[in-house]
Parts: sequence; C-alpha cells; structure tokens
Amino acid sequence: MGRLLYELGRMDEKKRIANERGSSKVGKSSFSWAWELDGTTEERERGITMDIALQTLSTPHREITILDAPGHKDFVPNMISGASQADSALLVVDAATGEFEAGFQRGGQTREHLLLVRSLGVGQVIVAVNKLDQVQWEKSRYEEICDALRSFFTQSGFHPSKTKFVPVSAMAGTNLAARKGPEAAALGKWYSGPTLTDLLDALEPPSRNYTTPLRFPVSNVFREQGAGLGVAGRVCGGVVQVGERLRILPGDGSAVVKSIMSDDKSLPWAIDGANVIVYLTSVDPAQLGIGSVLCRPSDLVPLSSTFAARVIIFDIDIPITVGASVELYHHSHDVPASISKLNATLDRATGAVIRKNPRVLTKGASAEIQISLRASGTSGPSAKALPIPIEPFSVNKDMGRILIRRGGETIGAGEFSSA
Ligand SMILES: Nc1nc2c(ncn2[C@@H]2O[C@H](COP(=O)(O)OP(=O)(O)OP(=O)(O)O)[C@@H](O)[C@H]2O)c(=O)[nH]1
Repeated sequence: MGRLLYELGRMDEKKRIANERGSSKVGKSSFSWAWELDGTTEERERGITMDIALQTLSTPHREITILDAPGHKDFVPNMISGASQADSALLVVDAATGEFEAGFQRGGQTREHLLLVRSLGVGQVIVAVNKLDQVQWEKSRYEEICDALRSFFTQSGFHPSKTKFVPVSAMAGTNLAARKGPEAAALGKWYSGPTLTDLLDALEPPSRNYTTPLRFPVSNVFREQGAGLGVAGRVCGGVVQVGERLRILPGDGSAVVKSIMSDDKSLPWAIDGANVIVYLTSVDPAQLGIGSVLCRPSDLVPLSSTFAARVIIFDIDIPITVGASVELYHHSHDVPASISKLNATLDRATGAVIRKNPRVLTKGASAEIQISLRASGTSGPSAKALPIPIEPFSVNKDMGRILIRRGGETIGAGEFSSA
C-alpha cells in the first residue's frame, strides 16, 4: 500500500526518505514502505499491521478510500471492522514458494479473509499476486495461484466477472501504476494486461441509499484538541448534516453534529457509503462507544438482545449445539452471545426448510437460529445483556449483517432476520 501511494503521488519524496531512514535505524529497512500505514510503535517494531489505517488515493476515474486491514490471525476482529466498511476488496497474496500455500490451506488467513469479505457483502475483489520477483517472475507460478483462487471464489459465491487478478512486485513498484522498473521486462515477456491501478480505476461504483433513514455505526471514538469529540465510521444509509441533532443508541444520549471531515476536508454533509469523522458537541461522552449507532430522533434504529438470524456455518470441526457460547460481531462491535435455539436447517440455494429443530449444525450448513446476547463477564451474575442497535437485512443490508466467532475462529456469518 505504501509503495502504491508513492507511485500515485500520495507520498512525497521527503516522507519516503523519512520512512526509509526510520525503518533502517531500527533494523527493519524491508518494512520501510509499510511504515506509511503501520504508524504505531508496536506495529513498526513487529512489522505487522494491527489496526485499520485509512488513506485515500485517486485514479483517473475513482476516488478511493483505502482501509488497510491486518493480515495476521490475531487481529481478525480489526480486519472485520475494516471489511464491514468496504465496498470492494484488494487481496494481496504472497507468491513466494510455500507462502501462498500457508495462507491458502484450511484455516489459513487468505481463505478466512475471503469468506469474511464475502459474508460482509463485498462482491468485487482484485487479487494482487505479489512478490513475483521471489519466483523469478514465473508465469506458471502466477497461473497456479490464480487457478487455485478462481475455484475457491466460485465455491464461495463470488461472481467470476467481479474477481480480477494482477501480477505485481510491490517492493520494486512493478505493475502497480505502470509496467516500469528494472523487473518490467521479465513480466513483459508474458503479461500485457492491466496494472493494479487500471483495475482499481475500473471498480464498479456502488449504489448509495441516501433516501433511507440515517444510520452511522461508530467504529472509533476519540478526542481531538480543538476539534472536540470525534467519531469515525461509515454512513450506512441516509445523509448526515452539520448542525443536526442526532440520537445515540443504545442509551438515551444525543449529540449535535459540529463538523464532518473526510480526508482532511470539511464537508457540509455526507451520504451513505462515505467514510468520515463526525465531530460532535452537546454530547455526554459516556453515552458513546464503539458499536453505538447515530440516527435521527424521528427514525430510531430498533434494539434487540434476542433475535432470529439466517446463517451459513463455516468449515468447523466442532458442531454447534444449543447453548453454544459465541462472540457476535456487528460492524466494529463484538458482544458475548449464545445460540439459544436451532430453528431449522435450510436449503442453501432456495432457503426452503430442510429440517425443523435440528440437534446440531455442522460445517457448510445453512440454518435459521436464535441468538441471545449475554451480559459481559464484568457486569456481575444477575446483569442483563444490553441490547444492540440492529435492523433486519431486508430493511438495511449494512445494518443486518452479522458474524459469529468462537475461540478466535469465525464459525458462521449471516443476516439478522427478525427480533
Ligand atoms: N521480495 C519482495 N518482498 C516484498 C514485496 N512486497 C513486500 N515485501 C516484503 O514483505 C514483508 C511484509 O510486507 P508488509 O507490507 O508489511 O505486508 P502486509 O501484508 O501488509 O503484512 P501485515 O502488516 O501483517 O498485514 C516486508 O518485509 C516487505 O519488504 C515484494 O514485492 N517482493
């Protein structure tokens, strides 16, 4: 990502040199490009992305917000937070011998990330097959990786016309914005297709639902000197405007929109799909947190603590039974929950009921289940679970998607169907 930002003129020479100097000073010179997005001390020391970093870039026909998400298994919850705000995915895979295979084997991160983005409604994927310099730009290696991914895409429900592949070497900047650089000749022997930037430029713009009620799920809350209390997130329906009073759910808080910022630009309003920071006044900060949803007082988001959901079960070893303890992911928020009923298994294609009240759910099953939130461990034995703002998928797709995890593994994904 750092190299791409540089190639597209979003990182100047001064910044590049500062990143190069800083990273080599701590013996991490190979991570100099990653420093642009991995900004925290821990990320830089460990050489991995841990949290979502936001950047913007422009191609001739598109303004793109990049949510750089961590690839490491330990940070899947942060990856979910990023993916839940995305319209399209750019998957970077490592072509080095054994490395692609490590991510693509059962339980590997390439598979999990693709299933997660699909479950979160992302239909368009660009795959950048990276580090081809490490395999001497072998065409057969590139094709082997594309073939393996193509069949996985089909199995996972991606439309073939919405998945694109591109060979690159990020380190040398080959085929990112242009087929230039010392290695371009080796690639040019067998490839004359689009660059990564060409593919980004051809992404289909998503449609925006600006006539639906405003929903703004909060992915981060922070205080900024001079600007006040800020909340980051993506508008998931409707329009938010400077000066309007909003309700904060859950709870009985409210706030007034002081300003809206996107990529250091101040905006009078932002519509569905926009990733923005909203600065608030007249607000009690105790009422706000990750997972809060801002909406108009006249159009409140419903709250639920027990609800029915239609889910698809991932490739799990231990079947799901009634009473199973899970973590429920909704936007950037996760809450403890349990599977309180198994209503029915369903036909994956038609949705027709196959069996009512099944005893267990095994891998690959499609089912209607009931989920009940549990009080968090710190709130005492008699505490009740706090309801969350969630809407049926049929009303607002972005507000109705859920993921279920157990012991650090994603076990299912689906849609909230009814309270
Ligand atoms: N040889 C070679 N090395 C590369 C190339 N691209 C990245 N690397 C190296 O791969 C390592 C990982 O790069 P990152 O940019 O941190 O990878 P990442 O996928 O963002 O990893 P996470 O931060 O864990 O998500 C660094 O040492 C890079 O220098 C490439 O095209 N060729």
